[in-house]
Amino acid sequence: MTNLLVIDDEPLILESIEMAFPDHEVTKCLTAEKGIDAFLQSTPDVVLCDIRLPDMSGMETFEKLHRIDPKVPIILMTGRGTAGTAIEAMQRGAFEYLLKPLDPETLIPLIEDAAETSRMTRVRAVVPDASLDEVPTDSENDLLIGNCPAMQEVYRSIGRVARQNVTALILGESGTGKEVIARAIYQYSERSAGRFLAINCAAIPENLLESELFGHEKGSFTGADRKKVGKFELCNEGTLFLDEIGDMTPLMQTKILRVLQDQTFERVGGTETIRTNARIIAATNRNLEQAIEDKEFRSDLFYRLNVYTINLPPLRERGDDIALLASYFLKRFAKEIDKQIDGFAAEAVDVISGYSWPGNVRELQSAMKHALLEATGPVIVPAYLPDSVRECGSRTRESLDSGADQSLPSSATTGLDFAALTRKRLASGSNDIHRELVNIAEKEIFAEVLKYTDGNLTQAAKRLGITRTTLRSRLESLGMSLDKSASYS
Ligand SMILES: Nc1ncnc2c1ncn2[C@@H]1O[C@H](COP(=O)(O)OP(=O)(O)OP(=O)(O)O)[C@@H](O)[C@H]1O
Repeated sequence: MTNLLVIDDEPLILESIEMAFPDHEVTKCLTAEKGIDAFLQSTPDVVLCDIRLPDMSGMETFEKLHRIDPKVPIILMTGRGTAGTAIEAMQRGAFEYLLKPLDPETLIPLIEDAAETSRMTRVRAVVPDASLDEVPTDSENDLLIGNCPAMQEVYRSIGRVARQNVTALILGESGTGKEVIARAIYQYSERSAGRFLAINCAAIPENLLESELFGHEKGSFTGADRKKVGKFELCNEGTLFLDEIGDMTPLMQTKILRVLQDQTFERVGGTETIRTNARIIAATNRNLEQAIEDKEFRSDLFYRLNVYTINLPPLRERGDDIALLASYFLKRFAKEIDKQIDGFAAEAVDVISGYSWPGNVRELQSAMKHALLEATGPVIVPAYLPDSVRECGSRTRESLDSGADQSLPSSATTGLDFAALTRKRLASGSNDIHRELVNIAEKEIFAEVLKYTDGNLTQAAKRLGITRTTLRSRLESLGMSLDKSASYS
């Protein structure tokens, strides 16, 4: 649950913000002094602070709070007359400013974004300590689990790249842990006390992405009713995580290339050249070399990004780590909901190890949550696992046991003959078989789930065990309709 600290001398504003966030814990303070006390007593995830307070100026309050813990995002609320002060506060580390009267359509996504930034900055991504026999189920941090050679190489890479001030590129399928690795690089770096901001380049339309990254001047386009400071400017001396970089439009690719080449840019509609030395960590699940061949990604940008690359293996290639991760998540979630669980039956371990985990670690996490909620006894048996895992996992296991060479589920489970499709693509000379076939499978999965949820993306994302943002961006890149009325049959 997000802890929100709101400081404003108008009781009505405090009440209305509390009402807008029924799922958050909201601490309301009428003065700066009370707000600072509350902040010291229990660090909130996000602060919303009025710029005019009776006992202290908003700027002074902001600076005091920022000095206590610079990692807590602080959003300033201001009238038009004091917007200049709020912009100055942003340049000194405030997260954003909002013009009063507050509009819930702006306020709610902004608080969600700030809470997510707060989590990414403050929850530590910890590389495992090889000397420990038992993995601690430490819920304060995100421990990186896995001992397979490819993951050991990932840990070595984090160690090598974190302290060098270079661009890092993280490659891996969806759900393999790219974001958590980006956080580890930041947290083990010399910039760890500074800012870490993230942006999903696939989830935002081009013009919005441009002003999110570079900022804009007031009046530079319809709707630009105030000046905006972009993430490159805010992240000067900090770290900027550009997620899904492979899905950026050609214009954005050109703009990012320029920042990487000479660390300068202009705000949208502005003439002033701004310098930034933000460290870039980029990630994508696309095959960038193929995208270059298809003329969808600039090769010069790829070479700039590819200074230090970390390849995250898909979960199905991590051998015993699958069972290790399953056991870790099971223990961790059982502790969170206070449920007594002893572990897995041997048959369940077989099913888990035999499944291909197309959604990778994220899918495994949600399967373990599912199993835990279904469990009526202390041992996890196959019946508690999600149907998709149980059916595909046990078939693959059976065929492996019978000696058949089968790393993908067969047509019996998917309705498509992937073996035949693979042979066809091999014969055609394709060098992008993995992406082509995964796309086919994904299309079928999404179509089925969306049919089931009547086109509702939020419910579909929930059932798929992925975020709504990821689902939207995957549907877009697969050319599938986002229209609720579309027929998925
Ligand atoms: N090795 C690991 N050990 C423990 N948890 C992990 C590991 N890798 C990933 N996770 C967890 O799995 C979930 C998905 O990881 P993450 O969001 O980093 O994936 P991603 O590759 O960025 O996904 P996407 O491409 O969809 O954005 C997160 O909750 C993350 O903490």
